[in-house]
Amino acid sequence: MPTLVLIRHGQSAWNLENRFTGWWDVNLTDQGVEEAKAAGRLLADKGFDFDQCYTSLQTRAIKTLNLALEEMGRLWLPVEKDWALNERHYGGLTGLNKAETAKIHGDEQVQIWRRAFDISPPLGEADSEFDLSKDRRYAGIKIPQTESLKDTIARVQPYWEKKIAPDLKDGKRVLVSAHGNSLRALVKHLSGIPDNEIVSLEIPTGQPIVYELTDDLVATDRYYLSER
Ligand SMILES: O=C(O)[C@@H](CO)OP(=O)(O)O
Repeated sequence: MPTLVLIRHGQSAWNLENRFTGWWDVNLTDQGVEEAKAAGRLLADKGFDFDQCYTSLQTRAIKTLNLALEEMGRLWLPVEKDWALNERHYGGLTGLNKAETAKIHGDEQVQIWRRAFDISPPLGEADSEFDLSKDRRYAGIKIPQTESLKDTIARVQPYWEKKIAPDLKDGKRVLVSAHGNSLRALVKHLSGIPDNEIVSLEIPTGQPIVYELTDDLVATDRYYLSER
């Protein structure tokens, strides 16, 4: 049976400050570091092991992966980093406080921006302090200006088909460390969650999610490792 585990990064500085983060690169908090280490210990205690890891180009997911792997004695495992697993881009909301934004635009509008399937957040200003066009890690990549979950799926799913699914079919055990919305995109695809139901799916930080898959990668179960 193929082994696939997904983990959202541990608590980040902007999770703590309640700010829209998206592609902005923020670090883990002390709590986030502990969450990542605990995830690694839980995986090891439950007998999980991996052959290939995937993560985004963002520090919070990379560090979560490394901390978990260190706890497992598996820092040497191969890791592929790709922007396709980055958080969804929050456009002009990047950096804003979520509660303050709700005071201005209303809770309903903020919830639409955060969770609607195909509505993108507003575009940012051209001279925004959160512009990433000069960030070397994205050289040669057409950086999105804003992304809905649908847009995020449009980059996560091809990456799944091209990279992760073939590894699983080859018998490799795979660990993916990514973000709330890039993982919502993957879970939507793997679990066949309809557009109107994905709105209510939340993924907590630092909690390994185990997928049970048939050899054809059809999901038969999905659960939080801490609950079994
Ligand atoms: O700010 C973000 O990038 C994400 C994840 O922290 O937030 P949200 O839960 O609003 O999608």
